[in-house]
Amino acid sequence: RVIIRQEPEAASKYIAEYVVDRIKSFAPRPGQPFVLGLPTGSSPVLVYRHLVRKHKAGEISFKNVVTFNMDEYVGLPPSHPSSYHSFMWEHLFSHVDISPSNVNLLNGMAEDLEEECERYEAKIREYGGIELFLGGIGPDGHIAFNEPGSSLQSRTRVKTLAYDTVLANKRFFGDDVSQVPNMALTVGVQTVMDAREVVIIIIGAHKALALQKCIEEGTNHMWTLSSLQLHPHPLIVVDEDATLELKVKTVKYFKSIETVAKSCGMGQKMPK
Ligand SMILES: N[C@@H]1[C@@H](O)[C@H](O)[C@@H](COP(=O)(O)O)O[C@@H]1O
Repeated sequence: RVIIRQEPEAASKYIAEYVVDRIKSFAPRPGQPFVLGLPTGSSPVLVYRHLVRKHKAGEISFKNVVTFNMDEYVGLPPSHPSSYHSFMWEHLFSHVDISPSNVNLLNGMAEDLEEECERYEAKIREYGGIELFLGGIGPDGHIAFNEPGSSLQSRTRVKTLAYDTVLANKRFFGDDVSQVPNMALTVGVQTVMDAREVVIIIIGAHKALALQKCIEEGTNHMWTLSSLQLHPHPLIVVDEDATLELKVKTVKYFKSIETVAKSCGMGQKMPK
């Protein structure tokens, strides 16, 4: 499914409502938490803002939610302002009632990085897998840090960043390319694909080619998000700008799914 909204704000609100709805209907409790995969980047910032707002309005509790973040830079201490640890606490965790012991992030400072990746995968398995993986994409179609050419069966591992990604992320490092780490720890494509549901946010014209490659063309390791074509429950939520490279026919089709579902009174439970 692809949900199209005119503005990033409405797309983000849709996702926040969707996530809240999923957590509530799961009815998590101690011993049976809702396991949520989370991304960083500018795209999910508004989603987090909505989630925080909903938490403050008493609509959602994160007490029985366990989170696993997608990735982290190698060599940045958690306290570094550009680390994904800092990002997550700044935008979400500090503002909701999540228990710090339920927050999982890869440690890019681990002495043995491979062991750290294995530990992460094992911990996800211990929780019985991820219920819903929320993600964004890079302009080159990467999911987490699974750069073009990544195995579609990859698992959590050390990854060298593509030059495009280093350039795209220099804005978080004072626009200084030399400050961007060139390696990261990332969940694999298969780690994301193992989640029972995957929800992706794509915002902006600079992501339009990636969206087109990922949904209108074949499954291809050069556009790793295209692996979602093989997932049973994928949902991609985009703004109009991100649809610029899609065929009119594709856009109309996905819009019609939502219209038909509404007219049948199915709300979010739309036909696949
Ligand atoms: N590893 C992250 C990805 O998980 C994220 O999807 C991407 C897009 O970020 P933005 O939303 O800022 O474009 O940035 C990084 O590369």
